[in-house]
Amino acid sequence: MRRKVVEQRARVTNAFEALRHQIGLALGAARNARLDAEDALTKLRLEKLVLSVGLDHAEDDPKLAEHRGEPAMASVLSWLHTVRSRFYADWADGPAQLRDLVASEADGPAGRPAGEWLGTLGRIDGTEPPGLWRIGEATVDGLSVGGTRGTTHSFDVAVPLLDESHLSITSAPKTRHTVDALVENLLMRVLSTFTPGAVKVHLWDVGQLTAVLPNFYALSRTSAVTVHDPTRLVDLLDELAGHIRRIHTHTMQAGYPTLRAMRKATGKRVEPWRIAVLYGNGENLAPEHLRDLKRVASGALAAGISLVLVDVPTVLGGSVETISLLDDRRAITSMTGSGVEVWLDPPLPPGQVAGAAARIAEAVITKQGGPRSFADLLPTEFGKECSARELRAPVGFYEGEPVEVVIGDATPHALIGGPSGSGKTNFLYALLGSLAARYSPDELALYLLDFKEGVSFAGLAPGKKDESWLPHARLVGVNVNTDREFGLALLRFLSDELRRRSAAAKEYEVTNIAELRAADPDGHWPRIVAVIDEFQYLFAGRDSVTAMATALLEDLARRGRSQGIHLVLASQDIAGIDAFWGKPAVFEQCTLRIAMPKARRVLAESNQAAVSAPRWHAVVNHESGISHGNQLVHVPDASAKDTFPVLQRQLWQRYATHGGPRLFDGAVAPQLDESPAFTTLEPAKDRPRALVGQSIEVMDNAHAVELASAPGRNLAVLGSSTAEALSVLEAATRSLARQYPPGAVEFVLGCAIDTCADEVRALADDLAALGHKPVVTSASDIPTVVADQAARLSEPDGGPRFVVLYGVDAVSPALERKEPGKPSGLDHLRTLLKQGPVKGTHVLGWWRGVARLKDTLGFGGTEDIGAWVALDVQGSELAAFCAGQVVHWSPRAGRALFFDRSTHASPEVTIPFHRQEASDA
Ligand SMILES: Nc1ncnc2c1ncn2[C@@H]1O[C@H](COP(=O)(O)OP(=O)(O)OP(=O)(O)O)[C@@H](O)[C@H]1O
Repeated sequence: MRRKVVEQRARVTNAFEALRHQIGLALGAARNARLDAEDALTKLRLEKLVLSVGLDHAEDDPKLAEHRGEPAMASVLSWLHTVRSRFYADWADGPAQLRDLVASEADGPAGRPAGEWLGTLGRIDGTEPPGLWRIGEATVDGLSVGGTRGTTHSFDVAVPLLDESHLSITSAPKTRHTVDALVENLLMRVLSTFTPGAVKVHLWDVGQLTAVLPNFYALSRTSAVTVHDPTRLVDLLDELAGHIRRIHTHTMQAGYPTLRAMRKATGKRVEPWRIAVLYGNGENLAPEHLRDLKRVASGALAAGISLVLVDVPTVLGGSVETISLLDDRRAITSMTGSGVEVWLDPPLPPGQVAGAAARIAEAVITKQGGPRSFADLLPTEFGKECSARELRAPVGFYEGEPVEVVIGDATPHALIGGPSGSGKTNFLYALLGSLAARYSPDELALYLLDFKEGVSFAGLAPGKKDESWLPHARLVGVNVNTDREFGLALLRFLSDELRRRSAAAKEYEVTNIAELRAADPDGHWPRIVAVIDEFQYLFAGRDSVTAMATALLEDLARRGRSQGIHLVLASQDIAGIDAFWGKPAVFEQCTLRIAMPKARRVLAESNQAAVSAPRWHAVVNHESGISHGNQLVHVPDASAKDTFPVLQRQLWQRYATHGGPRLFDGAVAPQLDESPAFTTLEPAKDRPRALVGQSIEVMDNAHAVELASAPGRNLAVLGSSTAEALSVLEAATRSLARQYPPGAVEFVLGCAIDTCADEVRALADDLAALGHKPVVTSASDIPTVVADQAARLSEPDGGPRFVVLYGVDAVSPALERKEPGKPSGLDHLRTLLKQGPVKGTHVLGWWRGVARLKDTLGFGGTEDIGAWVALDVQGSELAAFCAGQVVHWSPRAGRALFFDRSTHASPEVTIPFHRQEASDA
């Protein structure tokens, strides 16, 4: 038992011993670990201290005095030396490598000393831009690059810019001139690298209006440098954003992610590089500007746009390099890191910069070429283009390059504006000539209307002096300033054509003109361009013409695009734009804007390009007038003598088989004998047509009254204007006579006005010449003739008879005379009017006033006048003869109002035919 106890104690004691041993080991390890950690901490603290003063100063810096001699210090210094030499082992030839890099990436003016290039013109155009642009030089001690202390190594410092990076410069106090010199230096290197015009610089300075980089003054007169209004940063940002959008769309469509990629692949530069320099004042931009700026910065590089920001505090998207000035010579840059000071290049000699700027400016202007002529707009071969997709033609030149106008899907309609004399008509001629020379009349049809007083398009139709015409022109309307109805007629015509094309497209199950042409290759589907000069006349009254014109124009503007019907609306700026009040649809659809110099409100409100456009230039803008779409163009003189007519003759000879255009000249009265409506009249049995005047239509047509055997088929001419009344009755009678063989019709001509006797007799002679036997009666016989005609109504042989009465009201007293128990002459006339037409006897009568006609007809007799022509009569008087509707009509010379209740909803303006007067002969 006792032995057992002893054994147990020994076992416990042993276990305790073993435990004590283990604990001792653990404590020893912990102590060692702690000592190591303390050692490491000491070294780290020392390392930090050494790094704070710099390894090179560790030997003598007072901050390290108390640690010198410590073993840990020796080991830290030794470790740091090892690290540095290992790091700089690769950098031993760093400066030399940098020098080589800058030399290869910043070749020529991009990196070479100014003396070698300042004042010479750049030669790079479509190829790659230099990758780096020199700004100065840095020097480092030999030791820092693993070499010998005290020796110096210097290398060029350059920054990327075009296509690569934005630049953000931060000034130090009193260093504005250094910043200017830095920016001027950079810009001058860029401008001297490329061919003049390949780079466009935009300058904006929050604090200065004009004197931003004054040495560039000469360039600011060209498109190479634009100085922006300090209060309108938003305009500049808008313009840049617009360029980015446009370029992005263009490059993406062509299948490239960036402009640079496209340039590389095609070997062609289609856009200039753009550099926008923004000078701030160190204060934050307004939040909306900042937001726009960031948006621009993120898309700019892909569009060849680089930003140089000076004291504009912001963090930009896209790649950005920074330069921070330390004083007026030194800076640090993100290219080299904060440990290296850069000695910026000294300012370029101001006189030489100004001289170089002047040279470049001169070259830019020379590149614009001497004044280019109209002939330069024409292709070498005529009629080679196809209009299925769009119409495209140059209208002038800018800096030597042709500037095109495109009429197509994105820009279906155009608005042209400018003050009087600014060259609108000339522009139209340049455009029409350039288009007509490229597209054959099968590809392009022109409808040309000028509301101006004058005959600007008259030369495009055959004339007395020149028999040629522009074969593309289908309609030429001149002197239509008082005939707004003609504008309406054109819009109606186009609207009908739109419907016709839509129907055809539907039939072929296609949606637009390009597809329709593909589906129907034998069809005639030219693109139609309708030019309306001074179009605001269409909207000149508060009447039905304005209302209808607005509705039609809106419809055409909206739907014309897909069917190849395009509007070109020209006007004096303000008047034209004001005309759009309440019709924004038309205005908005005119995405092609052309602003002549000093034109206001044609472009977007903030777009001031037209204000500064020089004489004989135009701002062509395919982006609804937003600044980034501006293309300044010098328009050649297309209105000079022997310019357009020469082209017209060539085209006329070439396309001789295409007929001439319809010419509508509002100042010339139409001739009945030349009217197709008259010359093509054929014998008509029961529905003879009495022509009364020319209708205002796109087709050469006449208004006619059908004198069928039906109640009310009489014609009244109303008003005191003798010449026109004679014209209407003569046209009606002669046209009727043409529709009957000799002897098959009777004409009774009753003249109640002595002064018209000769004309009535002359008409009778005309009828006789056709083989008819007209009866002419004088005023005194009219009551008898009327009674006689009324009596004959009961005869069975009521053959066609026309009773033409001149000045019925002049014989009213005689007609009203009544013998007791017998009907008066007036009663007979009323019978004739009421019952005659059904029996084939029609009255064509002239009353010199509406009230006088009413007197003749008596109560309820208005039904017997089925058609009338009103001359110098106010519209308000005519309601009774127009189913009670309000008639808008103010008499005007050479025009009449025609209404036929059997065919018209409302009266229409008609043009009485010109009568051959004795004095004309
Ligand atoms: N690009 C040009 N080069 C040379 N001369 C021009 C040019 N453009 C117009 N002109 C001349 O200027 C004059 C006025 O031009 P145009 O008739 O085209 O102006 P407009 O704007 O149509 O004027 P308005 O509205 O008064 O008719 C014409 O005599 C024309 O010859």
